[in-house]
Amino acid sequence: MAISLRDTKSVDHYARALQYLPGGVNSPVRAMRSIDRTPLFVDRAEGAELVDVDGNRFVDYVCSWGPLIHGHAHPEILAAVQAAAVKGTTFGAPTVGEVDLAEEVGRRVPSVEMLRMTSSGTEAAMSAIRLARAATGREKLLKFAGAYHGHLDGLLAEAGSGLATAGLPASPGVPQGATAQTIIVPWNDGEAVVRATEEHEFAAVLAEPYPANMGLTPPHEGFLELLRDRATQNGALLVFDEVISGFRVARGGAQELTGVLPDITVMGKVIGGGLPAAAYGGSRELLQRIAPAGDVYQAGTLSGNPLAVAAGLQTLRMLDDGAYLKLRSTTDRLAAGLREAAGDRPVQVQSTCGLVTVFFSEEPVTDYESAKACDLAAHAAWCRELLARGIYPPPSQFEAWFPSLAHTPEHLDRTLEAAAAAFAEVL
Ligand SMILES: Cc1ncc(COP(=O)(O)O)c(C=O)c1O
Ligand SMILES: NCC(=O)CCC(=O)O
Repeated sequence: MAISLRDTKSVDHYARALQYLPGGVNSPVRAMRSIDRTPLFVDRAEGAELVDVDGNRFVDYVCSWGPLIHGHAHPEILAAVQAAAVKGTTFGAPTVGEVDLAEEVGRRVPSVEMLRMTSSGTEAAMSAIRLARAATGREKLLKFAGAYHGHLDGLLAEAGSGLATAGLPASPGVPQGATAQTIIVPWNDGEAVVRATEEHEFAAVLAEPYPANMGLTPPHEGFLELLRDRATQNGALLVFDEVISGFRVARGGAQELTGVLPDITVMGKVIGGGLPAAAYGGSRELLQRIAPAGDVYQAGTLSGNPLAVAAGLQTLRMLDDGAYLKLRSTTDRLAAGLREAAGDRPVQVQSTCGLVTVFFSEEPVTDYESAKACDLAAHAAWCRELLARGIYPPPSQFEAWFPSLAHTPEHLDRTLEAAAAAFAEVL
């Protein structure tokens, strides 16, 4: 029988929020509109568990949309942030931690020798594109339908994540000229990539190597290699947006997992350990183009913020080989259990280390078209049933779950029991 959530305090806070914040939130994906309910206001969280203002406790699979690979409020990350905070929260001058973090990232991510930090993934993607355009003297971008690279003008066409969730093909307010230079092709469609790269001279071929903003749709065998070859032949730079996949699908991100190396890597989320930090990086030769070493201007008052750097460094230091073995086995158990819970219903569970999407689809989901063809109403109902049973999923078909190192076998058992009951209610 269907059960419901006690949410009177969240409902009251939401009513007040609607007066002062557009849609009551500071980022659209938080609003839960696509699963036809109002958002839950969070009071606190610890490890894999989230507690809302009404006292409901959830096993959290959003984990702030990816940064919290060690779970919420990890004691060692909190200690690192506290130790940094007492020394001052920002200086607008270099600190040693920034160099340590850049060095640590360079040790992990195969194609990154040098990087520049920003405060958000959006800024990092925007700056990576500026660098690619400066380096090639070209303007056009190749982007994949359903990919999301932040909310910069030129990349909002056919974007995933919140735009896909709201069914928005693009955003008003974006000048036509900004997207006129963006050519969009379907993900996993090699022929379309070949055609586009024969027709246009690109500054950048831009891809989430393990796209997770139309739900998780891994690259087909050989597809990333094709992107690498076509970008090189075209004279374009290959840009991997590893904001989600970075430090998650493997120690050095998707590029380590697949061996396909981009020219520029965009990083975010895990690199800031739950505080605002992101970065873009690549070869020393290329990154030397950035001011003040070179002539490509890019800056930020809070870039390389010492608190974010402390959180990011501590996060990375705890991500050793054992951590990835554990994250992989947690993810595999979760995905296998969800598959079993779904039984012979029309559901596809797609996963890779640290990422899972449950698609309400008869067929595997491989691109934006197949993601959009999912039974969104059934998915929404399933999410509501999960919430009512103490499981907090990303409230959209066009997102991935973020299992973390804080999710224990007991959390997974609770999740799978709830998932089975929720499936039984909706399909
Ligand atoms: C792949 C990808 N790139 C870029 C971004 C933008 O990052 P931010 O939200 O930090 O601006 C996101 C998520 O937001 C993302 O998932
Ligand atoms: N996959 C979605 C995101 O990562 C973005 C979160 C946000 O826009 O708040």
